Amino acid sequence: MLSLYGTQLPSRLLLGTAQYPSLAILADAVKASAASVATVSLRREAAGGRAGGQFWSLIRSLGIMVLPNTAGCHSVKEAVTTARMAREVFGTNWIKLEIIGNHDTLQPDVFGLVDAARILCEEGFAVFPYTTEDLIVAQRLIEAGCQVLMPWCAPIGSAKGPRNLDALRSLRGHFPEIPLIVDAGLGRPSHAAAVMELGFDAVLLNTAVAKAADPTTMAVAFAKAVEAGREAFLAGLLEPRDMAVPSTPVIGKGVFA
Ligand SMILES: CC(=O)[C@@H](O)[C@H](O)COP(=O)(O)O
Repeated sequence: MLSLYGTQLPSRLLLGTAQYPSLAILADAVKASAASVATVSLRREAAGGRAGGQFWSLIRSLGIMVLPNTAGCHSVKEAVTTARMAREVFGTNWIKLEIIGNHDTLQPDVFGLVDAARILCEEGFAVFPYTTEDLIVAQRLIEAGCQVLMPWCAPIGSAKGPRNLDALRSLRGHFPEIPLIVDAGLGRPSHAAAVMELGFDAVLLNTAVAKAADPTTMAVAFAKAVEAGREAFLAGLLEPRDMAVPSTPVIGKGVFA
């Protein structure tokens, strides 16, 4: 079971809820994949009118954990304000903290991220920080009170997959007790399996499912890949070796003469 801030979750797949062709397809994808958590944007809900209300009613009907996010925020003040509003609107102290530092790469502003995390943790929020693979930033986020880290593996929506597996492996090695969730940049189920094989605890993705030709089937494929990667990690992967090693015994060479 995945444990996040004391909540036990059966699935290690977390899904974003943006960009789907329709609310019905979003619902199908979440149900079929049995994802444990769905991230939601306050801006979407606060869009007001029927659309916002329909979206929120649908999410509630799915009966999964809701993780509001501060998507689109570019400053500490904006993110903290959004988080406080999200707690009121969605009735949860969980918050996915995103502070975008660069328009082109959508890279997190890790300096503002640490400051905002400290403020929100002090206010009792369970903070899920969208960060990079930087070790020092990870340490500062933990010192600020974060009990989960969510490093990107590539830019949001790029579908490039893990660009720096060594850095992710290093995060895993330095913080063995902290739940690590890869968030952003996953493009295919094999990417999810690869990071789960490193020992990551879960993945969060949106674009690769929402923009697939068949989002529901893609969501199921990701769920299977996440499970396969986790099982492989637990089974103890054979590490690559430089030299050939015979897979069948060669003792007592066959006599063919
Ligand atoms: C940080 C952020 O917003 C991500 O959670 C994003 O929603 C998912 O990234 P992908 O769309 O690349 O999966």
